[in-house]
Amino acid sequence: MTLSIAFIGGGNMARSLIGGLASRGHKPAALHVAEPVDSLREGLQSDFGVAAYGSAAAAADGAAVWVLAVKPQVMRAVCEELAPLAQAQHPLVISVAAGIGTRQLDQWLGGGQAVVRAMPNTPALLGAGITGLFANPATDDAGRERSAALLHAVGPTVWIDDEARMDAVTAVSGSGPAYVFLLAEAMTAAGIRQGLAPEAAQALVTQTLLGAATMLSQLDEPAEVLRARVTSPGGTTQAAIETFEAGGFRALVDSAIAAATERGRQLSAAHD
Ligand SMILES: NC(=O)C1=CN([C@@H]2O[C@H](COP(=O)(O)OP(=O)(O)OC[C@H]3O[C@@H](n4cnc5c(N)ncnc54)[C@H](O)[C@@H]3O)[C@@H](O)[C@H]2O)C=CC1
Ligand SMILES: O=C(O)[C@@H]1CCC=N1
Repeated sequence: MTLSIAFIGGGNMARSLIGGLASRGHKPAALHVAEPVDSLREGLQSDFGVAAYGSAAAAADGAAVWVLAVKPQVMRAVCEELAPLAQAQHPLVISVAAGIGTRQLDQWLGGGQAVVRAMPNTPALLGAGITGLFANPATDDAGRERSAALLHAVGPTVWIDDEARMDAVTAVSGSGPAYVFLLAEAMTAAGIRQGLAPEAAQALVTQTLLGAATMLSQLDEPAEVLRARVTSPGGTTQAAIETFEAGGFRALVDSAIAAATERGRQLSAAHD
């Protein structure tokens, strides 16, 4: 029997997960979505054949798994609305919201719930995401396996044992694609400044990032070794790397990820 899954919130992240599940043969009829925006609801229905509802309770009723995919700001209201149903049906609850802990989610849902916190990222849209997962003590092995299998539809998963570390996961891989896009923007602008046509600069940058990421993932060698291989002594790469190092590139990346981790902590505290 296909697992029935209800998505609460039918925005970007839910769409990525639904697309991943549909492409892996999950029956669309077993996927329910609650989404208040008419055009998004219609898009989900026509693109994937899922059952879409305007109300959270209508989508969630009877589903074995609830995926909470609304913005953190509305999560409390959504959970409190669903609490009576959660108490009656005890689904496995998976939240993808940044900065909201399993303790808070469980409390808002009335207590005693199996709650898994998942932090995917936007490459999930293309099946190239990665997700950090944390399960509360009420989640049994079957719930853990179900959660990992669901998120596996959009890329590999990594279990995190200490929930406090989920803020670091968010800072590294949740927000991480934006750092790579920033690098792409900066490299493209720099290439244009050195006289390249914009289309040429963009093509060169895009394929370079893809090629480098492919090397990182397919060759069993650390980034440091791969970097050394590009860097001829006294050559062009060395000139660039020395400029990055002199400008404090590593310390800047460290501060940026520390700031994102701290923002995650503040978001959690704000919802306490
Ligand atoms: N965008 C990203 O890179 C990542 C986002 N996340 C998390 O995923 C969650 C969703 O983010 P996105 O999909 O990017 O946002 P989004 O804004 O695209 O989707 C949220 C959807 O929830 C709907 N919604 C609002 N109130 C609702 C209600 N009462 N019942 C049902 N649906 C309701 C909205 O209409 C919207 O379509 C957030 O909590 C975010 O922290 C997690 C990892 C990465
Ligand atoms: O920026 C954010 O808060 C969300 C969480 C990870 C990616 N986007």
